[in-house]
Amino acid sequence: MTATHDVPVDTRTPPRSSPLLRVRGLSVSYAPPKKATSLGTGAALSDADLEVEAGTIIGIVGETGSGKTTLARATVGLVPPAAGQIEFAGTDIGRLRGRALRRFRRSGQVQLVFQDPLRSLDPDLTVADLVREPLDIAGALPRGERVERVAESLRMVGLEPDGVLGRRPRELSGGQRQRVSLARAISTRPRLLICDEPVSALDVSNRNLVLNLLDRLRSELDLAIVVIAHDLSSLAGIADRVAVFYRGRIVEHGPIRTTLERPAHPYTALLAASAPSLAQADQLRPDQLLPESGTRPWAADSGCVFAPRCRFAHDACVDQPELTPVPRTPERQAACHVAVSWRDRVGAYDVASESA
Ligand SMILES: Nc1ncnc2c1ncn2[C@@H]1O[C@H](COP(=O)(O)OP(=O)(O)OP(=O)(O)O)[C@@H](O)[C@H]1O
Repeated sequence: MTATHDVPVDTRTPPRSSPLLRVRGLSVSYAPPKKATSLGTGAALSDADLEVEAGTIIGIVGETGSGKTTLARATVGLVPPAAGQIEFAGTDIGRLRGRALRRFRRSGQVQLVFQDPLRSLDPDLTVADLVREPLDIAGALPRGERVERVAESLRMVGLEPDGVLGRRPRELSGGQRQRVSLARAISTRPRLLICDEPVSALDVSNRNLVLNLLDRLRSELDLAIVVIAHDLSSLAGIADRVAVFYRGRIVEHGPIRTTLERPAHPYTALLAASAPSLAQADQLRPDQLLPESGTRPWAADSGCVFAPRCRFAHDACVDQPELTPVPRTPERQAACHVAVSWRDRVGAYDVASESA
């Protein structure tokens, strides 16, 4: 059982070299251990490692149900870890309980932005109230200064305060609503912002506007930002690094440019091949990465989480691979027994199918 720690959060700035957020071996389970979920293990997230530094953006990508939101919820203390650590500014927040956990959540040092502001913003509150509320909860500033902080936060997200302060969420456009959500999130001047699908409900122009805004805010406020997305293309322009989730596990992690150009894990390659706008070193097609139609190369119901959908699964995949450095690129990691080397077999398959 996890120990109860009623300790204050360390608000001192960690040395620049150490990450602001360090997640180690994090597992989260919603179901009781004996009641297996679709993952087969009862875990929504298994053994996740992640680090985020101030002033950087990390993208989290993966299909629905892969554990992205669970990571976000655990990081703000909304769900307790079953195992592992979530260290924020040197404090293991996964072990905070009671008053200490409430104090951490109210401090506004870590803020969440959700996909759908119509659902996440109280419809009865005005923009002025919505953006001021986190400041009231945190008791972060003398009351007299909160009005000015609200106006400053709205300007930072490109909204003129006089035009929106008295409006309610339904009286704003979708793009304006998402910017109000961001203004609300940055009003406490957080150190870490977690954005869960922040642009998926927006049209293309608002999508770019919000992504550019996140890019600007990380420099202006020295924010660490985690952006959760379904698709790689919305991350490609702004994230420094990317972590690819598949069925509750991080299967690949590394700098975004090299990871997307030349994925080491077949699942990342499949995601990249399904996003034609991304530049890829070898322009693979999805059909070169999926099992040949009519075949089911992986019959076992255990082993590597991706094996049932992997064209390259073989005997070694009965064991779930660990996330380990990719050969010749140690800043990248992949959890795959045939990391990178599967590429040699893409050509072999193509030749085989051409000559058939
Ligand atoms: N409150 C909950 N109770 C029980 N199971 C849950 C709960 N929330 C999520 N899960 C399960 O945990 C797993 C991971 O869910 P999670 O929401 O983290 O995925 P996700 O990658 O964020 O998906 P999406 O992209 O659809 O938001 C899924 O199998 C999901 O059904």
